[in-house]
Amino acid sequence: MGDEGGAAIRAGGFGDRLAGAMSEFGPLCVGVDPHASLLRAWGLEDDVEGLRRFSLTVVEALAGRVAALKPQAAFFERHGSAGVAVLEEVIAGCRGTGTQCVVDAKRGDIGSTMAGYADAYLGEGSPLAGDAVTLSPYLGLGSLLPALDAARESGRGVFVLALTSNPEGASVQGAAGPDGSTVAAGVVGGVEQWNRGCDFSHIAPGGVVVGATVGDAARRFGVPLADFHGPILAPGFGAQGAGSEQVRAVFKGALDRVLPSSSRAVLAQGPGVAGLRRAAGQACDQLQPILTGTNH
Ligand SMILES: O=c1ccn([C@@H]2O[C@H](COP(=O)(O)O)[C@@H](O)[C@H]2O)c(=O)[nH]1
Repeated sequence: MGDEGGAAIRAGGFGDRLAGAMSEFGPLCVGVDPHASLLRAWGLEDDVEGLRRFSLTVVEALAGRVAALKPQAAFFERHGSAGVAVLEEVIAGCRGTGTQCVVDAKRGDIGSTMAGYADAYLGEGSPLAGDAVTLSPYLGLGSLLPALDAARESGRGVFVLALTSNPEGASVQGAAGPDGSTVAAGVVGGVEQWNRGCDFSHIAPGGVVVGATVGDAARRFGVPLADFHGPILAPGFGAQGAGSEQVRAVFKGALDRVLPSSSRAVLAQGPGVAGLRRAAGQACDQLQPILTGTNH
């Protein structure tokens, strides 16, 4: 993907902030996924007040203690506009704590519409703008350029879906084009090309999503993770079955840029703030020896 027309981002953009947060708090992202079943397990109603209590408890417990929080937009949107207002409170709650807020909205559309999503999730002053947003490249990676450019302008970041943690993903993401390269490899290579136009010190602002559950698919599909300079969001750690050994195997050669993400496995240890902190701390302790230091 070309870099034409974009102003260079200042160092200290999203990737560098994330690198700082990972070094301060450890390499873990905790997902804020207020499933109806979790609200009930916490003794809350499945309504906006329950959603608010749940989400703000997670923020109170973990903001300023983990590298990133990742609110899952779906579970806020299912409560309508009042639920989206709670998502805005979660994003505001992360601000200024050092914890990076990744809004997991998986947006993607034709370029002209992408500009609207970019304003919402990456625009300065937007209540829905965290530090980064997840994007879907199904309409072509080039269609995401308005969001990438907005991220560069505002010092924010993106995570583009490349090789997702669900078993159904591989049938699309492992498909090969006429030159033999796979969709997943093209996404990672395209985001890397965009990163080359950005100014950064440690980690570039353009990230990708590669599930911790994908086994040897990254290698089989020729996904160039070792040459990628952005952050790699790795859902699937915890409830979807991946542990630290899977993280080590999948991301060999890129371990210093991997941000494993766990939602239900941590959230199930609520509603107490202490239980949430303990669960996040234990997950971090498992990952720390693998993800910090040299790439094995
Ligand atoms: O490939 C992907 C991309 C995103 N997700 C999201 O991450 C969390 C996972 O939750 P767990 O409870 O830890 O399984 C959820 O919000 C997904 O939408 C993903 O799982 N895989």
